[in-house]
Amino acid sequence: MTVNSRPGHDDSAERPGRPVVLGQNQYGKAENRVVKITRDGATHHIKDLSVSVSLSGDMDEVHLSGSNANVLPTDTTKNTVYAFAKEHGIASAEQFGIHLARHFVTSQEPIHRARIRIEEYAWERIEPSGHAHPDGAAAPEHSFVRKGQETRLTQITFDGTSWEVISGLKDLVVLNSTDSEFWGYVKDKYTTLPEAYDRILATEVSARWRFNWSDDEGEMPDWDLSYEQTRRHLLQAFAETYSLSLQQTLYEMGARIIERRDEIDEIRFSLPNKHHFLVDLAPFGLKNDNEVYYAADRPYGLIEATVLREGAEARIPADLTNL
Ligand SMILES: O=c1[nH]c(=O)c2[nH]c(=O)[nH]c2[nH]1
Repeated sequence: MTVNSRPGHDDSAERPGRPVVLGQNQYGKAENRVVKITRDGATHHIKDLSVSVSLSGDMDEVHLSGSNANVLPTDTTKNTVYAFAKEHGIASAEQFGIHLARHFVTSQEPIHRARIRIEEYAWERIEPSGHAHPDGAAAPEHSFVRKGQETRLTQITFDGTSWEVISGLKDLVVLNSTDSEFWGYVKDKYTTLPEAYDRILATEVSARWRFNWSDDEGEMPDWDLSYEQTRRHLLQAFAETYSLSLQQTLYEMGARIIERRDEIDEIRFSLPNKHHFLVDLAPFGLKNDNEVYYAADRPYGLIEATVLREGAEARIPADLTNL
């Protein structure tokens, strides 16, 4: 009688000595997205990892009879990743992986081998504009842009008379580790979201901006300089806006570009809200003082809007994927 068998479903007696053997096997939790913020006064440090745990050892029985007696749940391996981020910190991906692998193999007798794979996403600080702190105070260092180039985009349309140039970018990932709140919103009987007074704000910017140059008699913008400056204003507005919602941050990014770049009349953003949820470490006797986050990939809030120069016509399509 196997452990999981039910009356009437045990046909093992009819198949003694099955000509079948279990081959290599391993199990664990893949792609645990852990973000650790270390706060050194106003200067924050970020570690952003995707950690995959794979364990193997005496695991024949769970496959052959369904006995879980040797199985440390994959859910526990996930919790261990988050708890270790708090307890031991993340000095480097290698150090963190070594800690985890040693823990699983030395704490669980049936586990003989642990393979920890880690991808690390690198972040750079957003350079302050210098205008944000006229009193000379140091700019707070809690704003980051993910390393790795965004994709620059452009679309040119000419009907024989006039030109339309819409440029933009996608896949520009930014994060503020503080200066973001979200509260005071509508609550109905389905609302469970707790109000947030200090949260991470992160998004992957997709933006398109329309140039007001439409006539080749007129002086052409310096396209490369315009791109560089527009990107810079976008990043600095993200970094320097104390945000009460991603919608407000979006508007400030657009407004800064319309105000500072005369060649642009319209800009549209599509901003996925890349949610970072504080991990509940209380079950492990640990306090999570806004340090360890679970970076969720989906579902995500999606905030989209156009910001225009007063009097300009809105011509960028609502759905940027059509562009
Ligand atoms: O900045 C935000 N805007 C929202 O509209 C929203 N909705 C939500 O659940 N979280 C957030 N965050």
